[in-house]
Amino acid sequence: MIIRTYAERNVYMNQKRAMIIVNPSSGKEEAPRRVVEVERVLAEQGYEVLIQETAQELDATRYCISACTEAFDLVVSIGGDGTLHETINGMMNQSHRPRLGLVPLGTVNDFARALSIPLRPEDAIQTLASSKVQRVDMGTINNQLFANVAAAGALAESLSAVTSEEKSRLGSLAYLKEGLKELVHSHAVPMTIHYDNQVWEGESPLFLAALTNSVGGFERLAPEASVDDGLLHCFVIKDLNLFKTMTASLSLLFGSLKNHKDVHYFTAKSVTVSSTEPVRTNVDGEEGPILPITLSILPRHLEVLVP
Ligand SMILES: Nc1ncnc2c1ncn2[C@@H]1O[C@H](COP(=O)(O)OP(=O)(O)OP(=O)(O)O)[C@@H](O)[C@H]1O
Repeated sequence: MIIRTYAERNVYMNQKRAMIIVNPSSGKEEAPRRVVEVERVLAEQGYEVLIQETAQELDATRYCISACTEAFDLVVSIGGDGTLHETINGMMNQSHRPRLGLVPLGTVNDFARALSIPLRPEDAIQTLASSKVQRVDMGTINNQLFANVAAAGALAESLSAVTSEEKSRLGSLAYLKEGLKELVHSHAVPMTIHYDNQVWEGESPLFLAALTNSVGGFERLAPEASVDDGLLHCFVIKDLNLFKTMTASLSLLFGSLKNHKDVHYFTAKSVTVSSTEPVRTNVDGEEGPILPITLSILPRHLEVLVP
């Protein structure tokens, strides 16, 4: 037998292969220490391990693309939601998608929260030895994937402005603080939202589509969203005054935002959002494309190792 590719070699040698994609700047620089532990756990599971350290934006995507084309069995993302977002984007349009493992070292870690992956890195690492796999939905926004949330409007812009330093210091509170601060000079923008044969038109400071129950660290924002229900859970804030009275903040904490009279809530499999103004978006906590956006759902698209 002539072996030409890694994939053929793995089949021939019956060797499982795992790629660790690690952002050394995540988690107050504790990543390098965690890599050693992850490598040991994976080796114990019989994996041949390749470690790839990111140095700049989109490195994680490039590494994950090569993990797909070289038919790796597992990709482990060590870092925050930003590294995870870049990693899953390497799986876009790939016929072979490795299983995903996760060691959350960020401040918010929405995806880990939604999947009940422990937030303590030492516990999350043990999950990599689990035989339990959860299939999860991915969202698409224009030509990229997202794992958690896509948002548009003035409030979404303010979330993009939260610095890493602020996030590390304040965690989820940094988001809430920025969001509330923004209210003072926040403005609603015209939006036209098409979803499943319906249209919503009006002015809104925030449109938000969630795939999971955890958004910005608030696990009660969309309590009914499960990771494999095949739906985008969408919220349109219709009136800013509701935030000024703090009732929305309370709703955020107690999970009743969708029932608020000034919130339009719907679920859909496909949504387009456009505006006559150049409105920015935020995707999984990172700055996203300017409107218009088209969102859709890839049901049960990725397999993730869970406890
Ligand atoms: N070696 C590196 N040094 C500095 N920045 C890096 C490095 N490698 C990748 N990055 C950048 O780090 C960012 C992702 O950081 P991280 O994974 O901690 O996500 P995060 O969104 O900041 O996490 P969280 O919000 O949960 O704290 C990306 O913008 C990426 O380009």
